[in-house]
Amino acid sequence: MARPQDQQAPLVITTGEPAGIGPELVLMLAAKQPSDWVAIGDPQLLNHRARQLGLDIELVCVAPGERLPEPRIGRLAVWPVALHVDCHPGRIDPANGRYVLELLDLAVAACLDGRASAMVTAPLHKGAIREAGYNDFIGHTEYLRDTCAVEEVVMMLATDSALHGQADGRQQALRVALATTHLPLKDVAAAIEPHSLERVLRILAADLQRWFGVESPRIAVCGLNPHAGEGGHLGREEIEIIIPVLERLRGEGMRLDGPLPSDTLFTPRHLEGVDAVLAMYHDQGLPVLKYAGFGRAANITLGLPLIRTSVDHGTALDLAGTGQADPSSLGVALALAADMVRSR
Ligand SMILES: NC(=O)C1=CN([C@@H]2O[C@H](COP(=O)(O)OP(=O)(O)OC[C@H]3O[C@@H](n4cnc5c(N)ncnc54)[C@H](O)[C@@H]3O)[C@@H](O)[C@H]2O)C=CC1
Ligand SMILES: NCC(=O)COP(=O)(O)O
Repeated sequence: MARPQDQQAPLVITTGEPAGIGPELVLMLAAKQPSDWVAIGDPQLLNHRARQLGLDIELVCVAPGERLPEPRIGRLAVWPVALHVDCHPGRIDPANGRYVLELLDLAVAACLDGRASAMVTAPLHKGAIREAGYNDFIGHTEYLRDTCAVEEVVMMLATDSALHGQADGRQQALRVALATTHLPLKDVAAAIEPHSLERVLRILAADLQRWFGVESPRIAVCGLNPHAGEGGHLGREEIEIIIPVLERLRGEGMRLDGPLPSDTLFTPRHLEGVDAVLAMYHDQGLPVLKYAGFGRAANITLGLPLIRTSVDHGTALDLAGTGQADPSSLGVALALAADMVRSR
């Protein structure tokens, strides 16, 4: 369906794992501020969760591409997608794994054909996706890479204060990108290989320029091993893979520090003037980012042909249905996506 000419394509939020906190975070935002964005999810689930939390929300179902209702506090526009089976907060059911992917498929299609301007994702449960039989990918990042048929994407998380300008070295202003995403630790070293490391650095530098206005990004690159390999005595990936890639890209003019020992890289003196840190793996970089700004950070997938931002947390099954989850990171992700749309 064609979008009404006088209405800008809206941002869409996929409500994610139905048993997690995603649906209620979306409802909480709609209860606080007029929403000119659309949620994608099951209307009955949203209605039920709203009642459970005592939130007075008017749900307005619209077909994708159709005109949205006037934004108003307490009103939420929904592109409806039906659950496959009933859902209980906190209890994942692999039978709804396909549902979670249907939300993403609709959001991707709408971003690519212009019915949506960008997508923001509430968390999915990676175990539930695997248990539903989807073994080719594990998270949004990998699913979006494959669905959009691009070879490489980069996961970057940024604290709120680092989103609108240069990271200035203060602990809370931090952008952390990952050279590898969701891998068992035992597979990480083998996944650090020259071709993909080079692609990751190129995407990171290009998207820092494109989306964050950093003209000549300075990127600090972590080593993989303790003390960045201690001159080869604690691992050879730095000498054989990381240093040659960095030297090649420096030869093209890229501003790259490292590889640096990651235990000291994340200190204010080393972060000064650095626009982003590239960590080699998930738990090398993200604990620092979350220490600096959990709940006030967003996740951005760089290198896609569409804009996708997300929350800095997971499905928090322990909080689902309680009303205790904090919607701030979803707010940050939404604001960032809106900024990115404006700057496009
Ligand atoms: N973007 C996404 O789709 C993401 C999905 N996940 C998935 O979420 C699932 C659970 O992952 P965990 O490692 O347990 O991380 P988690 O972030 O769901 O929970 C970790 C802790 O943080 C708390 N927490 C999380 N979000 C919160 C919020 N908004 N307000 C207040 N407290 C909050 C939880 O209650 C829990 O104590 C996994 O399947 C994981 O793969 C994790 C991160 C991102
Ligand atoms: N910890 C970040 C994370 O797991 C992001 O996952 P996803 O956005 O790829 O689903």
